[in-house]
Amino acid sequence: MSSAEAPPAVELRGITKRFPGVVANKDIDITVKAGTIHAIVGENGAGKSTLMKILYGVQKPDEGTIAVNGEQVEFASPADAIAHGIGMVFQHFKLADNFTVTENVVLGAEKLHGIGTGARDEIQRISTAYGLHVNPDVMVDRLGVGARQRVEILKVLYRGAKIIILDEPTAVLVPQEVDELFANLGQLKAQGFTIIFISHKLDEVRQVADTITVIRRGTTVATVDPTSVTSRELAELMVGSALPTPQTEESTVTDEVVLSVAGLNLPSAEGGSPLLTDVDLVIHAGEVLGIAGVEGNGQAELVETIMGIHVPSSGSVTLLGKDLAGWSTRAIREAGVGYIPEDRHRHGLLLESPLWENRILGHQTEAPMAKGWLIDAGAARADTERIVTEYDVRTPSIDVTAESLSGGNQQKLIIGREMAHSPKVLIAAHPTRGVDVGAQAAIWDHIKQARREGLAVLLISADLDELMGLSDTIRVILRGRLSGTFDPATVTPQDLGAAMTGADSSKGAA
Ligand SMILES: Nc1ncnc2c1ncn2[C@@H]1O[C@H](COP(=O)(O)OP(=O)(O)OP(=O)(O)O)[C@@H](O)[C@H]1O
Repeated sequence: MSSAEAPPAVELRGITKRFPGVVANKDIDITVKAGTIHAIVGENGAGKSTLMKILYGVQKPDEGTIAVNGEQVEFASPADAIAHGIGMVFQHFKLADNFTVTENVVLGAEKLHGIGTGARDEIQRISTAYGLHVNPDVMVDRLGVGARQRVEILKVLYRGAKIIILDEPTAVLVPQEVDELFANLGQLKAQGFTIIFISHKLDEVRQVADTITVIRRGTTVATVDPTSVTSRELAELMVGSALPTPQTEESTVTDEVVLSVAGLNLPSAEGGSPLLTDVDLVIHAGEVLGIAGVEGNGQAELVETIMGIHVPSSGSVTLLGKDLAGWSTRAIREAGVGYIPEDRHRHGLLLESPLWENRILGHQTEAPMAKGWLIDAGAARADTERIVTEYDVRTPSIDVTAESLSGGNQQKLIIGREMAHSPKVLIAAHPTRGVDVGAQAAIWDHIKQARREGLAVLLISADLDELMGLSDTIRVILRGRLSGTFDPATVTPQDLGAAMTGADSSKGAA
């Protein structure tokens, strides 16, 4: 049977989903042809994740129909979706570190091939058939990010998925890993699988997708052929208007040292390899120091040590000449350090509290919220309204819980809050992860503006475009050690990628 005659793998018709105060999906129509790669793009809060959760049975639509391979379906849970051959790879991996690849894949699907050699053989077969090279016997904590993602893909294939949904699969990958993932997706497609993926990286989407659907404010506004649009046109379709042209920047780096870290060592609590080894860095007023690295190489520990969350075994952190040893995180913040944490769910937000209470979080003793010993709720509310407008946080009101915002809008709220206190140093871990291109440009503008006014920024990011576009200096972190400096004007993504993976450890920095 030729694919032209096959029914669509997925047909969504008139999908509408409402949350209190928000229509997340409004009369969405999408047809995904079998054996194709179909990308879904749209601004933060456009409704992409909601739509995918509906297709995967996590949420129920208020209206509309879903057909899979021509058959009308209703999913009460992901188990129903899986039974119809749909699998989903989430952005935050759900693997158990202290289990092997086989154990992770089999967990919850023991009925299929048991838990012994039968299961292992099947994993090996799938792994070989689709070029998803991972050793079934290795412990997951030994695997890098790209390999962990392959395990997640193996998991859905093992459960018989023919339609695979991936939520922002490249957000955490270095360029080489992105190429590998795309090769894997190409191989799956060639063997008849259907891939649906969400992404904010428009160049990548155009490279890999057969069809792109653009969602704006909950509705499908266009379905396009990637060869017929530029990334800029796609972005304009997403936002519904023309984008500004970025300006080139003059250097604003001064001689004034704002933050310096010297000889920092942080041992591992479990007695394994040290988490940080002999880390030295200096950031001047008006300088953005970018740190590139694959997740899990010590960047989180570096940031958390600077913020007083971990106590180093040796070395110092100095802010404007003051040694921060023994300072609490609150005192460090109050001394002028803004902090955009990596894990916004754990450290950045109180998910069950309304937005205006989240505005106070970490700043309860500072203006405009503090009124003597009391909290000035009115001032906090007014400032939250200002952030919502200035940072374009899409929300029905400041009284909804932080949990109900889309991921990108949560991030915008945190950045607005941290910038509100005119910090001297901003520690920004992945500030635009999961943020759409329009909001990303706005966040970059806010950071650049503050840098012109003398802000020193420590920027941790896995997004090389962001690092190269914003940083005055780039360093790479690998297994807890910092490389020398790279000049963002001359370094290539391939050089950085190689330094990040240790593929070319001999090639030093300038
Ligand atoms: N459980 C929920 N309760 C209330 N509102 C929600 C809930 N889930 C999503 N929303 C709202 O629905 C809208 C669409 O959110 P969704 O997460 O689907 O957007 P998205 O396109 O995936 O965004 P992003 O790119 O930021 O991840 C947003 O306004 C969001 O605040």
